[in-house]
Amino acid sequence: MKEYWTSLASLLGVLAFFQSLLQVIFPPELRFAFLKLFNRIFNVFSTYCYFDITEIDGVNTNELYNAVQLYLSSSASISGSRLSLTRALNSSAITFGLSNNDCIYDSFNGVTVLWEHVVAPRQTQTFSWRPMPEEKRGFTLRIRKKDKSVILDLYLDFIMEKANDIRRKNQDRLLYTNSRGGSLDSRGHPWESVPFKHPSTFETLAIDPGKKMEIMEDLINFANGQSFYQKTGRAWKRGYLLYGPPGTGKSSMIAAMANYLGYDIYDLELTEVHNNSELRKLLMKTSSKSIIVIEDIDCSISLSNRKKSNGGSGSRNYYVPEMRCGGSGSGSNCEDGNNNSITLSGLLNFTDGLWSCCGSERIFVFTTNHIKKLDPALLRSGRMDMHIFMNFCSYPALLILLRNYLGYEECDLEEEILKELELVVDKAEMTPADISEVLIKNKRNTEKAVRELLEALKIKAERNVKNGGNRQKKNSDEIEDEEEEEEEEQEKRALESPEEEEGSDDFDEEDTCKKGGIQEEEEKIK
Ligand SMILES: Nc1ncnc2c1ncn2[C@@H]1O[C@H](COP(=O)(O)OP(=O)(O)OP(=O)(O)O)[C@@H](O)[C@H]1O
Ligand SMILES: [Mg+2]
Repeated sequence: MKEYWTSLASLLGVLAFFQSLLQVIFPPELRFAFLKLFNRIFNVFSTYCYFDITEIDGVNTNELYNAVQLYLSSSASISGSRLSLTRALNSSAITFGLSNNDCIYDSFNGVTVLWEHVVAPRQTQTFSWRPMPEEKRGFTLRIRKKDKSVILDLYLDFIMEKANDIRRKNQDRLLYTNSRGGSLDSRGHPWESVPFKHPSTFETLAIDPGKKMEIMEDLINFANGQSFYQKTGRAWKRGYLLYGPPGTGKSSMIAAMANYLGYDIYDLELTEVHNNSELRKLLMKTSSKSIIVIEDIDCSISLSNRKKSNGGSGSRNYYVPEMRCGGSGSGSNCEDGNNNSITLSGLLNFTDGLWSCCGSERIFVFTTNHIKKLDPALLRSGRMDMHIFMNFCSYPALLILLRNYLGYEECDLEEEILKELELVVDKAEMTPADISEVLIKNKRNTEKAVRELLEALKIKAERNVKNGGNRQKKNSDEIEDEEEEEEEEQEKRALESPEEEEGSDDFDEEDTCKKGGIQEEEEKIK
């Protein structure tokens, strides 16, 4: 044993001697050059090449680093033995990550690569305006040299895309609002956001199943239509107009759309926007995969060439009639001449102008209780591609509400009651909101709930028959007013753009789902 220690000590002595000799022969500059040379020779003969992706790129966060971390989290969760766990802000999901200085193999298009998560303490604290993390983190990607040209670009694109998907899935969606007016937050953002938790889905939405399927298909075609939109040279966006009486589920439909596609919602409050350029800035700050909503568009802005532009329905009227330029959408090129108002042309630009394409995969949804008050230019295909009439509660919709609120399937109810409900529900012209109220009131006593609902429907139906149909108008004055307005509007439109009058969007209740040109073109192309 003693001999062993003696020989080890002499070996160490020899090593120390050679090291000091090297230091004498090679001064530090020479040593660095020698190491570089050695590295080069090693690289020439190595079959691999290495790519470093550092967390901080200069002073900015490297997006690719975050993307790789997320991407690897999907494979690490299955195969890693030591993992780090994180939960991001606004996220309800936990993501797995590679531990410090751990490696993981991944394969793409049949090529195997190695990822190493390199973490080292940061040595010299360089001057920076913002505090830097204490550790220097990065990923090193090792690829065979022969595979580099084949997969590198594709692989990195794939990682970015996959990371975006994971981020969207993990992150709770957000509901944005511009209620702060035009003021910006500390990051220069005009939108405020809260987590979006609305429980409405297409399953809970009480509308006719056929219409529901049609809308869902349209949404999915849109979300999967990137190549179609690229091929046809169209901006990847789609507009939906939801119209119908209050309480028929327009807002619930928007929430269901967002939940179905996993999109964020931007709830645009037009009364808080002061002019067209502010509107454009808001648009520029929206992200892709989002729904931009303007609720009750007829109330928040005066959008047709009506006399009452300064009239007092209680809402702000921004639109100055003399400044309107054509109703067919050519308005997008017009000057409003007034910097302190939103004009129709500003709104048309917002939905359909060049600026509307500054992001992709965006849906515009407008809601209104009075479709006839809207300018046809706003409703044309390409702006509002699909017009969805949200009607009073029909029999199939009623069955959905009974299932939602009372847990009743169709077969759970007596045939006689079903027949009575079916007979009376259309005549009653009650909204799903009204019916929900009756059901909520008695949700603990389901039989009583059905009885009371039937009673309420019968009373309403009888009243409607007596009144000759409930058109949701409160008194005859209101009806006359609206008719007058309508006539004036039509006259003006006819004078301004005679061709447009022919295809005027005068939707009645049969006009449940009007598809725009996009879908027809999609079908042709398919
Ligand atoms: N079609 C529907 N399916 C399920 N629930 C509905 C439906 N319509 C209305 N409701 C219920 O009624 C309430 C009001 O609905 P919602 O706010 O969606 O109506 P709306 O059409 O947007 O009304 P408004 O025109 O006044 O904005 C919702 O909380 C929802 O629970
Ligand atoms: Mg609403």
